[in-house]
Amino acid sequence: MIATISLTPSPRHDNPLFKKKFRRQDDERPNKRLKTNVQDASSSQSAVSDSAGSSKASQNSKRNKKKIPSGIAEQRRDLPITKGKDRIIEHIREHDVTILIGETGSGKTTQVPQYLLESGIGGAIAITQPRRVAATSLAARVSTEQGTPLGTRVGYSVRFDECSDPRPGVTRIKYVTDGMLVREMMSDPTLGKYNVIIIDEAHERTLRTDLLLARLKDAMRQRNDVVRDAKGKHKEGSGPLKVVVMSATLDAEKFSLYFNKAPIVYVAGRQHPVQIYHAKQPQADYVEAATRVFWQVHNTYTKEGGDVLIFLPGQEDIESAEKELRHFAKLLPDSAMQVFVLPMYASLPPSSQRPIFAPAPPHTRKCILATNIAETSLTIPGVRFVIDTGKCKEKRFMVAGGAAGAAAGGGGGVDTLLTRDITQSSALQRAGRAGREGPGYCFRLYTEDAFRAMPAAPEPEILRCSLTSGLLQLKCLGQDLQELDLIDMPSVDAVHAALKTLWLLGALSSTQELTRTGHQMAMFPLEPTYARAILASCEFGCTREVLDIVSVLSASAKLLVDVSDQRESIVEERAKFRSLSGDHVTMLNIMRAYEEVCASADAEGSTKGAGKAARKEWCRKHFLNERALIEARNIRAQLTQTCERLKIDPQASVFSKSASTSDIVTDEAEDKIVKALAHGLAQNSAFLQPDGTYKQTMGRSTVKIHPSSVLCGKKVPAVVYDELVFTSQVYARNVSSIPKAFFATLGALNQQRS
Ligand SMILES: Nc1ncnc2c1ncn2[C@@H]1O[C@H](COP(=O)(O)OP(=O)(O)OP(=O)(O)O)[C@@H](O)[C@H]1O
Repeated sequence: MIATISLTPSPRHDNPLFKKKFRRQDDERPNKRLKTNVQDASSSQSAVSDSAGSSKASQNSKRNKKKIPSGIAEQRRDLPITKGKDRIIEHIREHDVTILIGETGSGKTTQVPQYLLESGIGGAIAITQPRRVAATSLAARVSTEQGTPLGTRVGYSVRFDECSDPRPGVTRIKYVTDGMLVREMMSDPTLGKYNVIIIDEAHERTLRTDLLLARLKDAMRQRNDVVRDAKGKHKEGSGPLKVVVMSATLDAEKFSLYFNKAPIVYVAGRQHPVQIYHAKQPQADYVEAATRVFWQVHNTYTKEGGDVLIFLPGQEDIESAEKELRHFAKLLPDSAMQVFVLPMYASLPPSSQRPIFAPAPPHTRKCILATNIAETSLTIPGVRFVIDTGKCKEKRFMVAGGAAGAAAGGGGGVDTLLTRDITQSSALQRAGRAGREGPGYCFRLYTEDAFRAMPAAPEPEILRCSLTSGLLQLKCLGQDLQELDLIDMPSVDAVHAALKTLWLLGALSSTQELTRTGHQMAMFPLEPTYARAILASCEFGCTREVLDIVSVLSASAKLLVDVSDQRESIVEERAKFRSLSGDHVTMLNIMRAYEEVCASADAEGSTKGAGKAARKEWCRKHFLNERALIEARNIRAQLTQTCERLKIDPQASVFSKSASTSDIVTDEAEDKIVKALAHGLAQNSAFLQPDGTYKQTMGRSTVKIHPSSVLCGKKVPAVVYDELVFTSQVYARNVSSIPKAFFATLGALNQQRS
C-alpha cells in the first residue's frame, strides 16, 4: 500500500563519542580515572541491597511503605551500572565533584541517587532534569523502586507542580527541573538542605544548568572549605556539598577541567543492543518519510510487537503525522495488530501524556509522536523502535530585524523556535530510547554520512538564548553574570541586551542595581515580562484580572481549539467573549465565564459528575480546551500565593465585589488591564504603518497580526503582543491595542517606580 524507504544497518551501533572517550581515558591517564567496565551486564550477579530495608529508609513511617512490584529488584540488579555501584559510591565519597559517563539506559538516573541514599552519603539528594516530564516520570519510577508512595521519600518539583513532603528529612530524593533549583537558590544560596546535587543530562547545556554549575562552584567553596581538616579531607559528619555531573554524551574532559580536573568515572556496557539503520538517500519530506517507515516497521515486525517512538521537530509536524497515521490506522482490518497514535509535546497537559506511559491495549501497538522532550532520560515502557527524523526545534534569540543569535543583541529581540538538524549527541540519545527493556531498533531518516557530518553537541543555550530571566535571578543572589565562572561566557552584546530589557522593565536602576520592583519580579515563577505586568496591575487596581490573563498565557495547553471545517461556528460561539481591545481581555472574558459555569454547577448542588459534565459541555460548545482552563486556575492559585507573600492584594479588581463573573469588561476597565499588561510587554510593541503592517517600536522588524487574533484586519494604531511566530512571515500572537501616547510616559514611569 505504501512505497518503502531503503535503510541500511549501521555496522557500528554503539555510542562513538563514548567509545572514543573510553579508549582515551584507558590510554592516557589510567591512575586518575576509575573504570567500571561491564561488557556483559546480563552475567552480573551482584545484587543490589533492597533499599526499602536500609536503615535510612526505615526512618519513614510504615504507612509510607508500598509493596515493591515483583521483578523490580531483578531489573535493578541486571543494570550495567550495578557492577560499578561500590566504586561509584567510593568515588563520590572521596571527591567533591564526580563526572559520571555511562551509556543510555545503563542506570545512572534511577540508580545513582538510590546508591547515595543507601550508602548514607546522600541525606537529601536533588537530581536536575532539563524537562518536567522527565522529572515527574523518573520520580514515579524511583518511588516504585523504593516501595514508597510518590511525594514521600522520593518526590519531584517542577514549575507549578510540587510533589514532595515539606517536613525536613522526609523527601530524600527529589527530581527537579534545573530552573526550579536555580529558583530554590534564591532563598537558599548554598542549597544547604541538600548533601548531593546531581546534574543529569549535562550535555544539553541549558542556560539554567550552566548557571547552576557556576553557582554550585561558589556554594561548594562556601560550604566545603570550612569543613576540611588539615590534610584536605572532609571532617566526618560535617556535611559537605557534593556534585555529580552525569550524561551519556558529554564532553567529559571539558567538564572535568572546569571542575579543577574532577575525576571522570566511565560505566561501560549497555543492557540491551540497539540496531541502527540509516536511510540510503536523504529524505526531502521528513514527516512523510517517518510515516512510511512506521508502516514498514509495523508490517515487518508484526509478531514481535513493541511500540514505536517517532521524533519530529514540533507540534505542527506531529499533528500532520498524527492525521496521516490515524487515517491509515482506521483502515487496518480487525484481524491485524491495531495502531494507537499518541502525540507528545511540551504544551500537552500531563493528563494527556499519561497514556504514553501506560501499556498499549492488547493486540495494539503504540505509536508515539514526540518532540525532543522524549529525547533524554525517559524510559517509555514498551518502546522498542525509534524513528528519528534528524530534526528538532531550537530556541534562538532573534534580534529586531530578524538576525539570529544572541551576539547581535541590543534589545527588542525575542526567543524563537527554529527547525534545524540535530547533533550527534541528540541522535545517540534518541537511539537510546529503544533498547531499554529489551533489544531495540533505531531507524534514522538521514544517511550515515549526514550523521558523521553533524556537530558533536548542541551549542550551549547561554550562547544563543535570551539571558533576561537568568540575569534577573542572579541579580537577586547579589551576583552579576560577568562575575560568574561559567563554562562558556555569553557575548557582551547578549548581556547588554538582557540588562537593557531589565532596565526598561524597571527591574534594574540606571547603575544596574536591582530595584525593589526587580526583586519582586524575581519572586514570580514567570518570565520577567509577565511578572512586571502583575506588579503594574497593583497601580491600576486590576491584579485579579491580570493574574487571570497571565495564568492562561502560562498554561502549557492551548486555550482555543481550532477545527478548520467549523470556523463559522467557532466565530459565532465565541463572539460574546470577544473584546475590541484584543486577545488578552478576550482571554479574561473566557476565564471569567468559565468561573461562572463552575460556580453555578457548584451552587446548584449538582453532583460532582454532573458538574464536571456541564463544564465539559460548555467548553466543547465554545471550542475551548478545558484542560487549559483547569491548568490556568491552578497556576493562578500559585501566583496568588506569591502575591500574598509580597503583600500584594491578589483580589484587587476593576469589578465591584457584587459583580458577576460573566459581566463583560467595560472600556475603562479594559484600558486599565491593557495598560498594566503593557508595562510588561512594552518591548513587544509595534505601530501601524500605512501599508497595514506593523513596525516594531524597539526593533527593525515589520510584523503582521496573527490570523487567530481578534485584532487581525482591525488596523489599530499601536499594539503590544506576547510573542512573535516566524513562518513565511513574522506574526505577532496574542495582541492587544494600546494608545500610542502610552509609550511616551512608560520609560519615565518605570524609573520613577523603581
Ligand atoms: N519507567 C520505567 N519503566 C520501566 N523500566 C524503567 C523505567 N525507568 C527506568 N527503567 C529501566 O531502568 C533502566 C535505567 O534507566 P535510567 O534512566 O536510570 O538510565 P540512564 O543511564 O540514566 O539512561 P539515560 O542516559 O538514557 O538517561 C532503563 O533502561 C529501563 O530498563
